[in-house]
Amino acid sequence: MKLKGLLLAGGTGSRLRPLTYTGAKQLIPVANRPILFYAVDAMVQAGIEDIGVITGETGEEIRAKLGTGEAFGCHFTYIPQAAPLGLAHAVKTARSYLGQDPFLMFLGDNLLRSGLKDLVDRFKTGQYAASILLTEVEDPRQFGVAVVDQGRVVQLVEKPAEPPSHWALVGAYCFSPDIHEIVEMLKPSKRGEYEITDAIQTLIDQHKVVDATFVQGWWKDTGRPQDVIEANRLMLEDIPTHILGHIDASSEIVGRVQLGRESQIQHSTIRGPVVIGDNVIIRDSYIGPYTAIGDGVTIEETELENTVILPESHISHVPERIDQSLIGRAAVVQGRSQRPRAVRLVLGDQSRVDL
Ligand SMILES: Cc1cn([C@H]2C[C@H](O)[C@@H](COP(=O)(O)OP(=O)(O)O[C@H]3O[C@H](CO)[C@@H](O)[C@H](O)[C@H]3O)O2)c(=O)[nH]c1=O
Repeated sequence: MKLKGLLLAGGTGSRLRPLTYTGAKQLIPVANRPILFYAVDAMVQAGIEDIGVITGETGEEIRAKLGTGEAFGCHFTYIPQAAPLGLAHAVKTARSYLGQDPFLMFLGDNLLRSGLKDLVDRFKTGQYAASILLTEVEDPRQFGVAVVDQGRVVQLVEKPAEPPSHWALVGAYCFSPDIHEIVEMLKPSKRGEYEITDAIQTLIDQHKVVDATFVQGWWKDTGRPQDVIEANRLMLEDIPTHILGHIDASSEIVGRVQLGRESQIQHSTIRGPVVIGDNVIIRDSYIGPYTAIGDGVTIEETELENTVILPESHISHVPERIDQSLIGRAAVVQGRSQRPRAVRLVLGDQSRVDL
């Protein structure tokens, strides 16, 4: 059995504003690589060769980054969705691309340590109408929630106020073509979206078999800034050391560090795991664990850790240590050594500063 892929890269990304005013949320980097690239890798590793990519307002940017698929070992077909009306609406939009083939749908802002191969292999060996991936979470109210009985899914609810279990739906689903007929008849939910969770519940109501696979290792939905910082931390746990740039004699490198081309470390301490892109300058600074610094960034007389910095930003003379922060593209954060030490800010809408 050969599955097609459906990768969801549309939506609005409202919980990641202001970063997502200028770019797609699925392209925010984790360990200096767009989140969406890890999703494609996971699909390809699970044996998927043809992937339909659902795009929204940021379609052009997504297409420019992903290309034809050749670089990933697959082939992309771009499918624009007129408005982000829900995951089931995305399936409906992809109807003619998917045809009568079974398919793996994956949400482009989800990261999974153990990949998608187990889910796909299990789906291929059984006679299932659908197969979903689940993980136990403390507070399941912001997810789809499943009740499982003897390996079969018996109930599914989207973002319930009173969850019937702790099993949350991870954004990965295998479907037989049975799903299309249901998606056609689906009514919007209370939040006004066509929910894939409701479509799968309809399969259950029709006595079709919905199988569950459980996540091994960590899973992250990167919908909120703190999720991106946490995903970055998890991803950096695995990086090997790789130094291409230049480190001067008065600098100290401890632990696993990656340093890109033409980058320079001067009179600084870098304590890994840390990943630093190309053309970065770090001077008289301390860069602590779980930090990812994008291409073209400059950091001077500043201490930071557990932080994600997007390309082309400039950070200098910040008096306090920057911690647990997410700094957008081409941002400027500048401290002042002379008095008066007033704080001057030019911040985008919905920015957040904790002093
Ligand atoms: C609504 C919609 C979303 N998308 C994309 C944007 C995101 O990359 C991805 C997920 O969209 P979100 O709106 O963030 O979905 P979210 O509220 O997190 O909930 C979904 O994902 C959760 C797991 O992350 C599941 O537990 C929920 O059952 C499922 O509904 O799909 C589209 O491409 N088109 C759409 O119409």
